[in-house]
Amino acid sequence: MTGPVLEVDGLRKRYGRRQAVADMTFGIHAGELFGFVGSNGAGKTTTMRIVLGVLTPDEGEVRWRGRPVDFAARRQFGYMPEERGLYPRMKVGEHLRYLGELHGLPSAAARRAADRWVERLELSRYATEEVQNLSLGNQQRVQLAAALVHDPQVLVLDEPFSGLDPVAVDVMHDVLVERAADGVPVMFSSHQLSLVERVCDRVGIVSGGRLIACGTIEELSENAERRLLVDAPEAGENWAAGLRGVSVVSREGSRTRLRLAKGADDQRVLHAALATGPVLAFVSERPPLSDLYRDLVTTTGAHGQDTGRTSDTDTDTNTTAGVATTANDTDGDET
Ligand SMILES: Nc1ncnc2c1ncn2[C@@H]1O[C@H](COP(=O)(O)OP(=O)(O)OP(=O)(O)O)[C@@H](O)[C@H]1O
Repeated sequence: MTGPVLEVDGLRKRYGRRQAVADMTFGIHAGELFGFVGSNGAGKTTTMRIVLGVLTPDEGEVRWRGRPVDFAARRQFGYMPEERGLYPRMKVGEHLRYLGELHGLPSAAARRAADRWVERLELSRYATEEVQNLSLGNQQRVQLAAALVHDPQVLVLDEPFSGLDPVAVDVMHDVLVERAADGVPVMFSSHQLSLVERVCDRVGIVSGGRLIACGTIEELSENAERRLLVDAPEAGENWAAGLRGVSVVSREGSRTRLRLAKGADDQRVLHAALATGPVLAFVSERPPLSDLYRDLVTTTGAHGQDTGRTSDTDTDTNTTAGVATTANDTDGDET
């Protein structure tokens, strides 16, 4: 693979005494879907606003195809802001045409593009409605259309999936996959980790204003605790108790899910299972992103990583600790 087309290099941004972004560095390749995840206040939105030029960094730069991003390059970017930014009283179709023209499309091309995205995002019946009369989820579809109407070369989307119904999630997913297939680098933030895991080529995990891990799910799993699924129908409740470095994650009927600490011997587990009778399955499983995330964020916190913020933000430590709590509350799927 050639190098990244969009590079975020050493960004730092401070709001007063608070270091919102502290040395943020990563790159996104052409045609790549890049998931940007992290707890509330980790620095995702601030980073994305800097990429879009809405905010100026205190240090660092953003490069597009090897050059610092300037106004002309940014006109080629598509952005879906977290706070959403539509004019509530404008009609959907008109709004999209207006945005297309604002990005430099001639009037007829803006009209064609607006019509195309209205249809593609299943908004036809709302085309002549004022934006404010649409449900929030449909306004979000319009917001995505607004990010796409000028056929951008880069897409940066702040929580595009939040609040969408399952059908709208599928539409959003398909559109992002399509754009990536056309070579567009797509970066989006989300707290829905199972979705990120399903959709993204690579994931960047942000904590305390820094990228603490970045890679494919396989790469992020490399240093994680291993998981085993063992199906041993004659094994008793405590068959795995006492195996060094092994803990039981769950047990459903004859199937036991185990977590193996680094260095734990899976062959010992197999022997222990066989000692109980037949073993119908013995499968190594990759941990879900929610577990990888929780391990990485809590480990980083446990090692006393500088959160990149100043001393008035004691609550930030709680934010990190709160990640696991929040994740547990939501089936471990959300940050
Ligand atoms: N305009 C602002 N003024 C002061 N502090 C701010 C401002 N915007 C963001 N911050 C602070 O900067 C830090 C990073 O915020 P940011 O919005 O980038 O986080 P985030 O990762 O996008 O969070 P979330 O997942 O909740 O959207 C937070 O501590 C936040 O309180």
